[in-house]
Amino acid sequence: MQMKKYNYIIAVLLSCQGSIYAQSVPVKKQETKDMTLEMYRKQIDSLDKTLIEVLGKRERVVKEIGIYKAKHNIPPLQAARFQQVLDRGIAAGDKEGLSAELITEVLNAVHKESLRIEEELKHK
Ligand SMILES: O=C(O)C(=O)C[C@]1(C(=O)O)C=C[C@@H](O)C=C1
Repeated sequence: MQMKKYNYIIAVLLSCQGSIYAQSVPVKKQETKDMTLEMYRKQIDSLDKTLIEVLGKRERVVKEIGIYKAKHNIPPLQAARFQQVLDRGIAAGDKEGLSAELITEVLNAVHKESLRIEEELKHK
């Protein structure tokens, strides 16, 4: 009889532990997951900031080129030079594991903006 009573108490204790465990584990897992995601997103935010700062620096150089070209009657579009920019970009991207398609799309977008800026400066 005494043994049965202890068995019952042990069984109750184990089931309580089980339920605490069952409740706390998913919450902990979720918290860890959120913290990991948060950490990765902080890295992304910081890298995006760097990316935008670099784009800003590039654009400021393009403006200087645009002023120089306007002054010396040099056309904004320099196809051979842009091809060189593309080729170098694709090679550098390849070393970073980036596809030629991505680099081409990004640099074409950047180049389009360069031409818009330089054309605007030409007609000022
Ligand atoms: O190298 C130049 O002449 C630039 O004006 C820069 C730039 C560029 O954005 O990379 C822009 C326009 C030209 O077609 C080629 C290159």
